[in-house]
Amino acid sequence: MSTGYPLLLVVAAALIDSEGRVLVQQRAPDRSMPGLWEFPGGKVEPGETPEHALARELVEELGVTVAPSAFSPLAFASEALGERHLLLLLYAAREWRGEPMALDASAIRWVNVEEMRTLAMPPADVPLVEALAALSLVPA
Ligand SMILES: Nc1nc2c([nH]c(=O)n2[C@H]2C[C@H](O)[C@@H](COP(=O)(O)OP(=O)(O)OP(=O)(O)O)O2)c(=O)[nH]1
Repeated sequence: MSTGYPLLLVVAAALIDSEGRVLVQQRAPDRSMPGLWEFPGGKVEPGETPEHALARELVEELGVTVAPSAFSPLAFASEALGERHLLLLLYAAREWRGEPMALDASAIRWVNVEEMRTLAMPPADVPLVEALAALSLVPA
């Protein structure tokens, strides 16, 4: 069945630190879904692989460098987003160069799963948080 809506391919990263916490960032007031907490990432541009797009987004948004080969697929979300259909691919990364900074977002935070469950996040992210919890990659 066709919805008639174009597919929006978005990649996002769960950066996991040595204590098992995950980095989340708060969407700026001038963006769609302002104030919500999300995984850093963004849209895949034409001609990019998902992994290269994600590496580019992490430089732009956090100032950190991750080798595209260092991303491990974790989970995905597929759902309506306004007049588009969002396909959101979530990857994990445990190694990066640089100290993450909020270059694009209002704020960044390192959180465990319990804290993540208390944050307001986009609807597509809610099952992704549970996928993270189920994989026991981060402490509950
Ligand atoms: N980066 C990121 N985007 C997410 C997440 N969950 C979710 O629904 N999205 C959506 C928000 C955006 O519509 C889209 C990502 O696009 P983008 O990062 O280029 O953001 P944007 O603000 O420029 O997008 P938009 O205003 O056009 O919606 O995916 C998430 O965890 N991380």
